[in-house]
Amino acid sequence: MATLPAGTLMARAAAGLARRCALLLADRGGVYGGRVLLLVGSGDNGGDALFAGAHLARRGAAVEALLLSPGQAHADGRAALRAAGGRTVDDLPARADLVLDGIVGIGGSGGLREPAARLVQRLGNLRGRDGGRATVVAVDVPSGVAVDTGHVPHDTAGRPGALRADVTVAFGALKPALVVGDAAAYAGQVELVDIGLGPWLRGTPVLHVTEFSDVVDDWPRLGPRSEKYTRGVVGVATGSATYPGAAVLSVAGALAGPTGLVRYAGTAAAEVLHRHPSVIATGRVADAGRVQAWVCGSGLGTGAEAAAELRTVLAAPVPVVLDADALTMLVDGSMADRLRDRDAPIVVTPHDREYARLCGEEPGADRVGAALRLAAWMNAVVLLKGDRTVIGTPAGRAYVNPTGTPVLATGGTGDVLAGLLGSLLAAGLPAERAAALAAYLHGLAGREAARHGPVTAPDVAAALRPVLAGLG
Ligand SMILES: NC(=O)C1=CN([C@@H]2O[C@H](COP(=O)(O)OP(=O)(O)OC[C@H]3O[C@@H](n4cnc5c(N)ncnc54)[C@H](O)[C@@H]3O)[C@@H](O)[C@H]2O)[C@@H](O)CC1
Repeated sequence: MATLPAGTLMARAAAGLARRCALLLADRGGVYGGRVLLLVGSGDNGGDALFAGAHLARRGAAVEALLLSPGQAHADGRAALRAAGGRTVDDLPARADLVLDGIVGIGGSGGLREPAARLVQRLGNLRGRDGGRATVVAVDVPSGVAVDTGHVPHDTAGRPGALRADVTVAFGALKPALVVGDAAAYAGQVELVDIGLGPWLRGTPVLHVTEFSDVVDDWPRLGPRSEKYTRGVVGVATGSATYPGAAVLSVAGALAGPTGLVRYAGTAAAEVLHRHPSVIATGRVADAGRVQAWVCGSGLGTGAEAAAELRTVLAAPVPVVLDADALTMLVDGSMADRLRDRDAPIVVTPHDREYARLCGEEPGADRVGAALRLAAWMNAVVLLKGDRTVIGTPAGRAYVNPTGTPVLATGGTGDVLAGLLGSLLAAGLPAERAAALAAYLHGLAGREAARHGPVTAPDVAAALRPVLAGLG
């Protein structure tokens, strides 16, 4: 950064922000004559808003700045706005098409304070030229959210201490709050402006957001020499006479994956074969034959027979996915020796209640931290399910999945995910990549299924095929 003149990054950020704001104004009657309100705090985030406001004022917008700490607002930014014809105001104006939130950015802590908190609650009343609600654009991050965790603080009356934006224009890199935790919903549509940080972004980011190109790059492809055993064989030890559906669904997920063969071991073999005749089924894990990865848990039960099956799975020198009942059976520590002695990777896929049972506490507001803590403790890859599923590794890497959708919050979709994940492991993907890909594709399948109406778990399994066809 030492080679850049002072203010260069802010100038780039403000120019990118102004470009995006101009497009939003164009949708609402044009930049010229548009009314823009800047909410300006005491730091550089407010400076970005002031310089962007100056750009818009030069293009004919009526720009007003409400300075929350007038003595501390960015001096050069104020001067630029004044020179461009903008002015300051003491309270919310009667009208605004666009509001820029420059109250606090990455330097903020502890939620919005007064007077900003009260002001933000009144933004919903602001109307634009077209009579519609003013569009709220957050500068870099929505003010008030915990930038590193995505936590949204609330005041003592239970009101959120953060601003809710329609669009967030982020500079240089996505911050965790834009993709994970409750804050992700406060960010609205997130857009990234490249301000040329590339050469200075050293080291590994704390959080990877899985992208479509990652999935395209990592998905195992068929070649002329592919045959069913070289593509990998996945074993599925799920379901029971009581819960045959769990077996059918996890096998459906596994069949959609890249492996050449699915073996099923359990007491729902008849139902599995009836629904999926290509599967090789047997009653017990010990009789299943060779596999390159196991999926174990959902619908298995937690009795002595289920525990014996889980022990057999854990004794196999291959990667395993542990889900649902398998996680419950880990809680009392009786499998600790089997877990400790394993060299091959383990992926656990808890939802919040399973996480709490395993850890003794809820994941809490910092879901990335929660996934990483459990991963380190169990020496396993942790796929913590949620609206934004988070994956943590024992080595301290974290991934967040951006494709989640509430339609997946229905019984059995986790079984489909576990099956797909097992297939990716059996095909040879490293555990964290397999988890990231499975979560991403599972989310896309949920969205695809929702296009055709209310979603059930079999719909998600079926929708994996068109989604995978889209990988090319
Ligand atoms: N760091 C960089 O390389 C760049 C930073 N830029 C901008 O600079 C921002 C960071 O600027 P700053 O470090 O000055 O920090 P901020 O502007 O985010 O906030 C710091 C100020 O806000 C006050 N504050 C903290 N928490 C508050 C709260 N809860 N309520 C009210 N006031 C609070 C602090 O006392 C301090 O005066 C980024 O978010 C981005 O918008 C951009 O200009 C581009 C380049």
